[in-house]
Amino acid sequence: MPLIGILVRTPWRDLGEHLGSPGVVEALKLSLVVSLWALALSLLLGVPLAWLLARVEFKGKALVRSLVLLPMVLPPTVGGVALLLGFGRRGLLGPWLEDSFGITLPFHTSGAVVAATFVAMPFLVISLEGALGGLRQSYEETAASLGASPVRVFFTVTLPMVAPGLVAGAALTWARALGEFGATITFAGNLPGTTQTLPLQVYLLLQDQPAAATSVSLLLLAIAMAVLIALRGRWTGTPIERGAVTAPRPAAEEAPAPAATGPGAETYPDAKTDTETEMRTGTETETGTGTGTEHWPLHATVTGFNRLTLRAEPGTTIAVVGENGAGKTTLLRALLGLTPRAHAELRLGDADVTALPPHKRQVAWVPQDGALFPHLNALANTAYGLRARRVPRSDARREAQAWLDRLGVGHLAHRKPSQLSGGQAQRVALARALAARPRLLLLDEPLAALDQTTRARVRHTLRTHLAGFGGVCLIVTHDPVEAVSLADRVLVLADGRALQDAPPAEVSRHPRSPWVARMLGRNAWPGIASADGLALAEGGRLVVAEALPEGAQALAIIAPEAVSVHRDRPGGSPRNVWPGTVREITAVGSRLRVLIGSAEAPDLVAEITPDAAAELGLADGSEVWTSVKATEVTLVGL
Ligand SMILES: Nc1ncnc2c1ncn2[C@@H]1O[C@H](COP(=O)(O)OP(=O)(O)OP(=O)(O)O)[C@@H](O)[C@H]1O
Repeated sequence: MPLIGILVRTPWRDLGEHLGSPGVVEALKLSLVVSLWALALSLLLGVPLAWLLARVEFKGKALVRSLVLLPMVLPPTVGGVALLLGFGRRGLLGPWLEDSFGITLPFHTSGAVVAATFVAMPFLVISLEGALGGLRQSYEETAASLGASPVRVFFTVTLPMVAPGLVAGAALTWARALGEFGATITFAGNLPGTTQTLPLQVYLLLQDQPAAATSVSLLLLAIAMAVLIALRGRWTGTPIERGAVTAPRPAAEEAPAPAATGPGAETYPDAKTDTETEMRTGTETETGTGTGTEHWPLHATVTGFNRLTLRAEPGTTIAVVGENGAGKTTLLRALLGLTPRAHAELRLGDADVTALPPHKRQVAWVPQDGALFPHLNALANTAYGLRARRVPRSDARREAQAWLDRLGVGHLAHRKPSQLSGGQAQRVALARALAARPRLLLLDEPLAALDQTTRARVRHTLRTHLAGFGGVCLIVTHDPVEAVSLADRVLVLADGRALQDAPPAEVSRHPRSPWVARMLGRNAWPGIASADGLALAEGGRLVVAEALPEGAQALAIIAPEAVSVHRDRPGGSPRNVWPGTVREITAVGSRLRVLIGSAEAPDLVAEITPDAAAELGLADGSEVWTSVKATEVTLVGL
């Protein structure tokens, strides 16, 4: 109704005359000057304040936030009184400001700016704090791992990503400053040409020229509406998806890999073109290029939550496995220098990087979600690390394109991350990490988001490209196939310590914990060694061919293929025979895994062919007998 009231009562015929009168023009100019200064001041003070509130933990934060937001709920006239008591002639700081700097705020334009800033700045702080708080830190941490300094990270990652929140906050702040009345009139007075802004003029006009007041009100209303419409709800944190409808859909998932990922690419890095070779030698400041001629052995001693020592030759791929909470991510973050929870004495090649900040370590990190920068296309993402190391733009783009080609996603160079499939995004993230010329590569569950088929394909690509990497690569994984097929070594973590660090075949044959054995699909029964076998911790006995010294803690490992399933009690040689009940049957590839529960032994997994299962007539609840030959049991001392 008030809106309609203004529209209906606006003297449209006299509108031009009213808005063009010298007093209104002067007030409009003053309003623009005051509101723009207030915006500038708000940006200067509000951006660091929002950063502080969003990113820094300190005592009394809630109180500081309340104080910053107080002007939003305070009656502006009370704000004006408070400003007078603070900065007025007889206020706390006023005399000092006047004596020391000759600054007088009340009844000056600067006073109107201060009043507008006081009331409007909270809009900027609240909007930017929300945007910063919603920004996942993995983007900034990844940027640092690609070699970007904190200042560069701020301008190339943080700022573009919070830009919608910042713009929205700035626009609201400006609009609020433009409309400020109460604090201004109380603190700065109503002096034409000095502090009489448009809202103050509306108030004045209302007393003797109500029609002109309506015209000026309409102008302010139009400005406010224009700002709100232009923002379209951006300050709520749910910006309109631009281009979401028009964006081309990703091509049918993994496009066939171009020739570069074929056998020729396996000769990487020697397969580079002459131009690239020249370019690389041209970037003199670089030390770590990972070009095959340079090798970066790893030597790390980690203390804190993780307590272990890692040594590895260049080109080694280590799978890091362990239960949830075992310290895998903490280990990676310690190597990156990103966590106070663990400290890594880190030596890469001849360089001790322990004391260096994350962006100078040349340790590249691919977090679980890839953390591709959403505002940059695949090519610019891949070139990011090179640009951070001051490689000229055109050279960086050329090299980035070559990396994308090598990983089979060269044709997607101009897509934004939101237009890539999960598998494509993973490859781009890997290309970006490798392009940054790291000396140590850390991959956090690189294939977790992929479906089985894509996973197999990307795993193959990954293996191909890691083969030419001159540093050490650590891959955190929960997938046993990934651990066994990608890695030269498997590092098993438990409680932050290395429980086992051995080649996959060794870990698979002699797992040092029931968890690892089960992860690798083995039956693992802990117990105490006896004369001819093992007294099982869960009750029962197991006969083995090669016993351990009596009394030793041990783990019995039985491969599922070694478990025979029978309908009737088997006769003959097997020494380990138990009755049981089928609890669950699942398909694994072309075979079936049968989980059998028994009163006389721990749960046992058998792997049999579907034909055998049909012959035995197996179903959930079937009563069966299981047997394991003594020679099929491996005992691992713990
Ligand atoms: N910021 C933190 N502050 C305090 N404790 C933490 C923090 N981050 C992780 N932890 C704890 O440290 C331990 C190791 O965590 P970490 O994230 O390294 O495990 P993880 O092996 O990567 O686990 P997951 O497989 O679940 O990812 C856990 O007990 C976890 O609760």
